[in-house]
Amino acid sequence: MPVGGAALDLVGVPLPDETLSVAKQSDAILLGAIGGYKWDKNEKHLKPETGLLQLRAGLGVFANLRPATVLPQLVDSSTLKKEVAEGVDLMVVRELTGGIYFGQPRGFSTTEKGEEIGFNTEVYATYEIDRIARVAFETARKRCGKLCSVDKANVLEASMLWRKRVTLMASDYPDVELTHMYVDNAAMQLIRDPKQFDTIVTNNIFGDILSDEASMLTGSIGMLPSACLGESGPGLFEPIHGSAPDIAGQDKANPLATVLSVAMLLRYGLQEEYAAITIESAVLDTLNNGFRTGDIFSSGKKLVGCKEIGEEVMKSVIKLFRNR
Ligand SMILES: NC(=O)C1=CN([C@@H]2O[C@H](COP(=O)(O)OP(=O)(O)OC[C@H]3O[C@@H](n4cnc5c(N)ncnc54)[C@H](O)[C@@H]3O)[C@@H](O)[C@H]2O)C=CC1
Ligand SMILES: CC(C)CC(=O)C(=O)O
Ligand SMILES: [Mg+2]
Repeated sequence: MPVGGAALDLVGVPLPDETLSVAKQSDAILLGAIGGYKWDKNEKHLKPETGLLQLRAGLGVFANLRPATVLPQLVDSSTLKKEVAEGVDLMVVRELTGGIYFGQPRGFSTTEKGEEIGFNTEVYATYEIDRIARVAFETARKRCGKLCSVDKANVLEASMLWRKRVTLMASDYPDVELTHMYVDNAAMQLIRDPKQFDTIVTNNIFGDILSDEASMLTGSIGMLPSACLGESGPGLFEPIHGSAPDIAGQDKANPLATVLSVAMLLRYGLQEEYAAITIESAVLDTLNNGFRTGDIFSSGKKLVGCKEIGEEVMKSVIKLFRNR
């Protein structure tokens, strides 16, 4: 179903009603990244990005799970020193349908002096914080039991409420060790000592930024999948990267973030754990066999394009299914 630029070109809106309605009736949704130069100057309501935000809101997928795992095969692809990147395995739990990307009021205006202003509002209600905090505590409980809540509670009222509600919920999870960190420090700590983190919970904008940052620990943003989940209804599964317009049409893009999003779709959306593991194993197989797109290339490996690495993953999937 078309969304973003494709939908704008076809029917003039970034999220056609039919796309949302088919998505709602589906068991799970796989989303290709949206956006591109062609639509960058469109008015806000006619931007591809608006279509994506409408889709997330329309599906009520408030919890965005963004795992960042440094695979042993890719330690040398990280821009960080081996001893810093090796063994990193963290999960960013990002609030996805609230905060400054959705808050009212927002818009453009002019001051009394005739100067243009643009404004947005960071706003969170307790129910929005509570539901994402619960997902984060449950996630941390199933992982290493460590949860770091990232906010800017030294400055922002919305963050002060965030910290208060997350702290309150900690009493329901005595087995989870809760810490708090300001986002500026978190951005620094992610590069200084990323292994101190297990599960991070944070708001929409901080999660957007920190997960792109975390992706570079793993070698490339082209490796990171995500799951967007709601209380009920289908989940939306997407790579964390955008449409990479700077390399579009050149067969250079790394498809593994999307392939791994399919694995998350199978695991969280369709409860098909075996199929999810098979896809993840096929990705590891492909990397073990030395295939690399340019973004994760290191010396001694085989440089291939998007299409070829995809075919290698497919071959491994077929082999793994045959041998089961
Ligand atoms: N969820 C989504 O659909 C998202 C869409 N966007 C949209 O994407 C467009 C481009 O935004 P950017 O800020 O440039 O972010 P981007 O994530 O598309 O690209 C950032 C950089 O990472 C590289 N990159 C991204 N994915 C890659 C992959 N799979 N393999 C290899 N390299 C990859 C790109 O070539 C670029 O240099 C914009 O229109 C933006 O609004 C941005 C982020 C998320
Ligand atoms: C394109 C934006 C709507 C969002 C974004 O950058 C993201 O979700 O990673
Ligand atoms: Mg982003």
